[in-house]
Amino acid sequence: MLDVSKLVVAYGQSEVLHGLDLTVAPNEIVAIMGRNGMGKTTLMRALMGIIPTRSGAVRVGPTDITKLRSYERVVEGIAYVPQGRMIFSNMTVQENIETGLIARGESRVPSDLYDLFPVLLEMKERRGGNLSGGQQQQLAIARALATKPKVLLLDEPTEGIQPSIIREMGRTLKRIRDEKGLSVVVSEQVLSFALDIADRVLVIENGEIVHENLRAEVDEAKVAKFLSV
Ligand SMILES: Nc1ncnc2c1ncn2[C@@H]1O[C@H](COP(=O)(O)OP(=O)(O)OP(=O)(O)O)[C@@H](O)[C@H]1O
Repeated sequence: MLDVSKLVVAYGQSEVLHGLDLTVAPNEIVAIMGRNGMGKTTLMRALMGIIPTRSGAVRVGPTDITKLRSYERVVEGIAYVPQGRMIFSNMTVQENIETGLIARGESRVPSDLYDLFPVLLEMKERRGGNLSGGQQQQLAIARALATKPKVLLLDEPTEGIQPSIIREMGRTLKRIRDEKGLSVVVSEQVLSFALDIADRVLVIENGEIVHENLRAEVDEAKVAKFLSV
């Protein structure tokens, strides 16, 4: 569903991704693990068209999105939950979700979104800024899902979130994968979370995938070593 081929991304003279290849199937969760500064956020931002691609190609299904602008990529079925969530603090929960509907030309929040995140239904009139970190993360995921994506990108979703909410988020992401058949790419530094949700675990180091394993075959000690400073 998501097919990234020889992706090169640079900030001015400084090349961060050096020809990265990545394929994610429908109904698959891939965790990209790596220490700070290894290129996870750069990959996500490049896939969303927020920063330009120097060379290489990105496809969603059969569609080449490499040259598309961010909003056009959303229409083609790629959605993004940025690091730090970036919800709109002064807008209500419902209004935040509605911003995701615009891409599809719809105006009503589908009820299955609130089924996935019942707490958001309870709080739909509350301002986003008044939600807890975990609730804001759920809101950011709901807003992304409102665009009806085929591919969902999440950048370090567990950052600053308490363990019980992290476990709940893991359950929800697996449910989203299974019920909606999504391809999910999640960048992570927390190995336990990655092992909980991922079908495949990749390690990125200095802008390159240096290690890859199916979940069942992951050598935890080896991955942990990549993550330790
Ligand atoms: N706007 C920018 N201009 C120049 N260099 C940048 C910019 N943003 C990131 N970088 C550099 O690109 C490299 C990759 O950063 P990136 O944010 O993608 O890493 P990351 O793996 O997401 O790390 P983190 O977990 O800290 O978010 C780093 O060396 C970083 O300093």
